[in-house]
Amino acid sequence: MAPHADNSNGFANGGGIEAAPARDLFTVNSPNVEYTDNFINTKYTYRTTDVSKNADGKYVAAPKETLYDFKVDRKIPKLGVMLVGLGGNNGTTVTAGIIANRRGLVWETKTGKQSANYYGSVIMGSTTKLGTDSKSGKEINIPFHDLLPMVHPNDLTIGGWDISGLNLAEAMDRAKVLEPSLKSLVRKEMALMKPLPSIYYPDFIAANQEDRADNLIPGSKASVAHVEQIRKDIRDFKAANNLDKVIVQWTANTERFADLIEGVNDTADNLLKAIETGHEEVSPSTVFAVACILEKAPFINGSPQNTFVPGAIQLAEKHDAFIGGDDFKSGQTKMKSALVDFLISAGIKLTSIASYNHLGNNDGKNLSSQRQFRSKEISKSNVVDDMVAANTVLYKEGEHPDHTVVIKYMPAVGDDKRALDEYYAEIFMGGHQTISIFNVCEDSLLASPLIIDLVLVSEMMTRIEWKAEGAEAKYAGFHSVLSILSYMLKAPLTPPGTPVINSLAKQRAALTNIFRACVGLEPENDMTLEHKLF
Ligand SMILES: NC(=O)c1ccc[n+]([C@@H]2O[C@H](COP(=O)([O-])OP(=O)(O)OC[C@H]3O[C@@H](n4cnc5c(N)ncnc54)[C@H](O)[C@@H]3O)[C@@H](O)[C@H]2O)c1
Ligand SMILES: O=P([O-])([O-])O[C@@H]1[C@@H](O)[C@H](O)[C@@H](O)[C@H](O)[C@@H]1O
Repeated sequence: MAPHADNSNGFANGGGIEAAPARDLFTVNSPNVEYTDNFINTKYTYRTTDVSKNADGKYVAAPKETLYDFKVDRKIPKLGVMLVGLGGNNGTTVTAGIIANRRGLVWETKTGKQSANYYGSVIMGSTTKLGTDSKSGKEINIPFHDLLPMVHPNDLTIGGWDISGLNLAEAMDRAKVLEPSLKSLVRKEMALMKPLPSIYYPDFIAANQEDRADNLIPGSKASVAHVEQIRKDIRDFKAANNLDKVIVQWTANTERFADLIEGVNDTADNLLKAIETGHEEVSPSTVFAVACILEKAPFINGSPQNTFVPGAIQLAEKHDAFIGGDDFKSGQTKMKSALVDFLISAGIKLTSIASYNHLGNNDGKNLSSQRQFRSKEISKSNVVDDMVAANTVLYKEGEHPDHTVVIKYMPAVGDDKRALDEYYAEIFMGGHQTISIFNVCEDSLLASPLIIDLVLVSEMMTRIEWKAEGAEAKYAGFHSVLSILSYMLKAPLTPPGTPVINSLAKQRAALTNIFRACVGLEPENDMTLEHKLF
C-alpha cells in the first residue's frame, strides 16, 4: 500500500516518499541483457523488412537488422504532475481518483460497496504477454506496469493551474462526475488544493468560459512574463514537494486552432520573438508548451488544438525536451479506431461513418462554439486516414469513406456523453453491413486513466536512452515528439515527416514492443509456432 498523502502544503502529495527502488517482477536471462544497480543495459537487434522495386517494377523485400543499445534507468523518481485545467472535470476527477486509490478507499453506491481502481488505464489495468512456460505450454501474462520500472500513480504529487479559482472540492462539486459518498471521503484533501492562477487569452476559447475566469495571471496575450511565471510555478512546485521531476499536461479547454504564420510560429526563434512581442496568434497552450520545453518538463496536450506549431516542435528538438499530443482518445474515437481497423483489415469496405455526440459538461459548453468545435472535429475525423490509405484493394487513390462528426451541447446529460455512431459498409456481392452503436461514455472517468497513462509513459521515456551499436556512438533520448503515446491520443503527434498510425492495435503493439525491447525481449508476434509445429 503506498504511503498516505501528506497534504500540508495543499497538494495531493505522493506521501512525501523518496524515490522507490525498482520492484522487478521478472528478469531476462540473456547474454544481451545486463542488470546493474542503476541500469538495465540491453543489446537489441531491430528486425524490419526493407522493400524496394526492381527493374521490372516488382517489389523486392529484404530482411534488415539494425543493432541498438538501450539503457534504462531503474531508479523510480519522486514525480509531480501539473495539470493545466486542474479545476476541470478531468482535473478534479483524476485527482480524486488518485487520492482514493492511494488511500484504498471504499464507498457506498446504490449497488453496494465500490473500491478505488485504475480501470481504463492501459498501464495499471491491463496485462501483457511475457512469454510461454516451456514446460506447461501456458502463456504467462504480467501486469503492463511491471514491464519496466515505472512510477506508481499512487505516488504522484498533483498540482496545476486553472483560470477558475475554485478549490478542488468546490470544482469537484461543479464537475458533477463522482458519487457523493466518494466525494465526502476526499473532500477535506481536495479542499486544500487550489489551482495556481493561469493565463487567459479570451479569443482562444469560447466566450461562454469568461464567467469562470477569476484566477488569472495579468495580461491577455503572450509575453515573456507569462512564460517565466509558468517556469517559476514549475520550479516552485518541484521544490515545495521535493520532487525529482515534473510532467505537465494540458487538460484545459479546447482552443481554436492558431493560424500558422511564417515569421511568427514557423520556427523556434520566430516563436520566441512572437512571444516577446505579444503576438495575438500565440495561444495559452503554446505559451505553456514553450515554458515547459525551456524548463525541460515533458508537456502533453490532451486537447485537439494545434498547440505544437512548427516553432514549438523545433524548440523542443533544440532543447531535447519531450512533448506529446493531441487530444485524449477516451471513448467514441477509441472505439472508432478499433472498429475501423477491424472492418478494413477484414476486407470489408467501410463507406460511411456518422458520429454524433450529445455532451453536457463544460467541455461540451466550450465546444458549442464553432471555432473550438472545429479543433475537435479535425481530431475526431482524421483517425481513419491511415487505415483507409493502407488498403488499396478496397480504396482507390484518394477514395475515402464519408465521415461526419457532430457534437451537440445537451446540459442535461452532463459528463455522461452519448456517442451515437453508424458504420455503413459494402460486403460480398453487393451486400451491406450497418453497425449502429449507442455508447454512453462517462467522459471524465474514461479520460482520467489516460491522463495517468500519459504521465507514466512520458516519465518512463525520460529514463530510456539508446545508441546505435558501436563504441563511438553516444547515448541519447528518443526524439522529442513522443509518438509512443499515440494509444492514448486521437490525433497522435509524430516527429516531422514520419507517418501517423491510428490503428489502436498497432499503437498498443508499438508501446508494448518498445518497452519489451528495452529489456531485451523480442516483439510479441502471436505466431505461437510452438503450438503449431510439433
Ligand atoms: N473524455 C474527455 O473528457 C476528453 C477526451 C478528449 C479530450 N478532452 C479534452 O480535455 C479538456 C478538458 O476536458 P474537461 O471535460 O475536463 O473540460 P472542463 O471544461 O471541465 O475543464 C477545463 C478546465 O480548464 C480551465 N481552463 C481553461 N482555459 C485555461 C487556461 N488557459 N489555463 C488554465 N486553465 C484553463 C477551465 O476553467 C476548466 O476548469 C478539453 O479540452 C476536452 O476537449 C476531454
Ligand atoms: O470520446 P472521444 O471521441 O474520444 O472524445 C470525446 C468526444 O466524443 C467529445 O465530444 C468531447 O467533448 C470530448 O472532449 C472527447 O473529445
